[in-house]
Amino acid sequence: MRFVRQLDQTDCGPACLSMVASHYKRNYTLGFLRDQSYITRDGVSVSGLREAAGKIGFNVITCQLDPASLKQREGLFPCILHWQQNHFVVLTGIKESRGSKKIRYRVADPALGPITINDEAFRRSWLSGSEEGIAIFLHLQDDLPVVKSSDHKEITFKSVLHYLLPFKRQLGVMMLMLALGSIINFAFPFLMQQMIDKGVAQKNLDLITMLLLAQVSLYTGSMVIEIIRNWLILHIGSKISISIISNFLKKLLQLPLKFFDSKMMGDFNQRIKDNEKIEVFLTSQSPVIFFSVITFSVFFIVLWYYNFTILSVYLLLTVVAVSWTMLWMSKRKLLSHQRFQNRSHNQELVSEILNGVAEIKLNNLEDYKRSQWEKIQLLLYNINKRLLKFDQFQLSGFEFINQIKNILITFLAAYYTIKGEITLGQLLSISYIVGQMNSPINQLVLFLRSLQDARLSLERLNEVENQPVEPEGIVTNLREGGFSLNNVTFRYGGPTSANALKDVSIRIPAGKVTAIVGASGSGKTTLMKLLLRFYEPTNGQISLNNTGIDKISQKHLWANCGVVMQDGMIFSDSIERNIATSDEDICVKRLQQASDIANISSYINTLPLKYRTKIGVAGNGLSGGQKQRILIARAVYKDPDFIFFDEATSALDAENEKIIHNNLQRFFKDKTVVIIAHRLSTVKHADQIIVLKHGRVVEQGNHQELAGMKNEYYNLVKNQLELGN
Ligand SMILES: Nc1ncnc2c1ncn2[C@@H]1O[C@H](COP(=O)(O)OP(=O)(O)OP(=O)(O)O)[C@@H](O)[C@H]1O
Repeated sequence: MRFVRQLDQTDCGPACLSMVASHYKRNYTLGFLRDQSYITRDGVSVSGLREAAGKIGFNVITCQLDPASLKQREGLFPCILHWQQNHFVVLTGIKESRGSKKIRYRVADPALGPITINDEAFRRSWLSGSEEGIAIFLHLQDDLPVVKSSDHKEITFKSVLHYLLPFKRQLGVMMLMLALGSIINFAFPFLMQQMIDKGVAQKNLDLITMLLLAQVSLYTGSMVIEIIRNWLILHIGSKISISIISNFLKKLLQLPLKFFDSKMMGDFNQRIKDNEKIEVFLTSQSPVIFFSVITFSVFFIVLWYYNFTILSVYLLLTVVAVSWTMLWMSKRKLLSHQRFQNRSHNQELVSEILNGVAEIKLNNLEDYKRSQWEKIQLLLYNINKRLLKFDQFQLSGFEFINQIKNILITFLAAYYTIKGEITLGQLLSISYIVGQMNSPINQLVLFLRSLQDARLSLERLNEVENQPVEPEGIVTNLREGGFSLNNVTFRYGGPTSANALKDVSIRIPAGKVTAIVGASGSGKTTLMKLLLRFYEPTNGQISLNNTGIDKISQKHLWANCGVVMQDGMIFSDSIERNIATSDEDICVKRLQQASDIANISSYINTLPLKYRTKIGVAGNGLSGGQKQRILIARAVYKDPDFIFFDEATSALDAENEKIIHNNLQRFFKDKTVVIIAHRLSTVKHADQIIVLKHGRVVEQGNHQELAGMKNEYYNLVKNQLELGN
């Protein structure tokens, strides 16, 4: 079975499935399995995992078992276990020692790696306090055709190397600097040998002075080279880092909104930070290793020329030292991965605490949230401790072997000098050469570590890079025709999850106002999001002006829509920039008109900087109603063909609402408008009202017709829409 690491906090289910599939010689990418298992921000549910496994050809049996019964089913391993009630792992085997009868479980934890744990730890995690735990057994159905994993393009280092292309000139200079540095290095041993053998032996003080002066100028030269090189690294590194992150953000913003439903923001933040490792690898480690190899090879030949035995001892011990370092690489990899996961979790929690300060204080959650944060810090501390331990073992062991090597070589060189096989000058140059040859080996170890870090970062980047972007779609006339929905059903999760909308067949006429009403959770927002192409319907079709909405360019559609969502976002920018988001050059007349319609201009004019006033992230410094009015002004400024308002005036007082409502009536003329509202005043004048109940359309008509029916709408109006008596 191939071990598959989870890339994000929510990935454990698909990673387990991928591991079990690999046991049956079927390879599926995490991304593919993620799509099949209806992942959400909470990860994958047991039923989502079952569905995904079923789709790729496995018979799935989910059981609740006690540890003894689990052991009896050993023939069906590897199986997936529900772990600590919020995670999945793969159980690959159970071992019972003959003497002590102690049981040990072999578990592949996608977050930690393959581990072996004792009975107590296993029960604690699997049973989580109850008698039985959940186990998912998978059995491959031979007769089913192999389901192909979708195309998965690997980002290789080659494809990342193109980031270096724009810096050809600077890189050339850097290489030249490194080459000069290497040449200077080669000169030292020969200078030293000449100084001892010719200068000291022949008591030639002039020669010694000359050689030492030559050394001083060479040292100065190498110092200058180092300074220039560091500046170049900083320059190229920062530019590359900007391009990598900018490309990452560009790709991220092209992805469908659905992708973000299953992602934690911390994972993205951490990815952006992680990009640094690729930059370090490209700018610092790669060019250096290139010259290290050259330096090493040249000194290798020189040492061979001096003494072959010394070279052989040197090589043997170097191989031992490098092998020692490699031994720790895989352990380091797992820990770096765990650190990534915990750091993203940490980021997520910190931003939750900072964004939800008021809510946390009001609900006395301070201690709970702080202790949650402390727990993550403890985990991070433990991981860092283990990483440091491994690093110390890795590097100290390497250093130790190196020192032994130096001592042994000094001894051998002294021995050959005493025997008269080499001169004193040669002895000194050999010591110098060995010292110099250590540096490329150190560079190699650093290079390998940097390569490993960069590889992990690439793997995570690759995950985003491999996501299919929204297809281009066609650009067509959207104004006429209106929307028509044909038997539309929609579920947020897999087939076993509840329908948010069921068999909805309606028309939303162009140039008219359609209001959607219904109790909370009846599917109003979902319906609006489907019209806006946030999601694809699970079944049925939605068309706009007789063209399937999935064929229309999303960019084109959104450019024609003015949308105010319940959780509309105010950016940390000036008021004018928050209203005129769609224009680079703001049209002052339209800005004022939009603010007038949204009845916010008088407030803006009381501010010292008026439209230039800066407002905080999420609209700090504005009241709920003011935020809503700015959002309305934003939609109006855009002057689109389609308007979608989801509770756009819910935070406004009756008077303000009335004014805005009247202003909007003129603005709505000839536009296709969809409004979700709980207030009768907003809904009453709509050309068409659609009543939703449990995701189904139960009534449809205008206010008079529906009120006259004295059914759902009537009751809703009486109880919810403030009709009163
Ligand atoms: N992102 C989501 N993932 C899973 N389920 C969701 C998601 N968003 C909404 N739902 C579910 O879909 C159903 C319909 O939700 P929707 O937000 O459309 O209701 P609504 O009528 O707009 O409610 P409200 O008036 O309270 O805003 C609800 O049962 C809700 O729990």
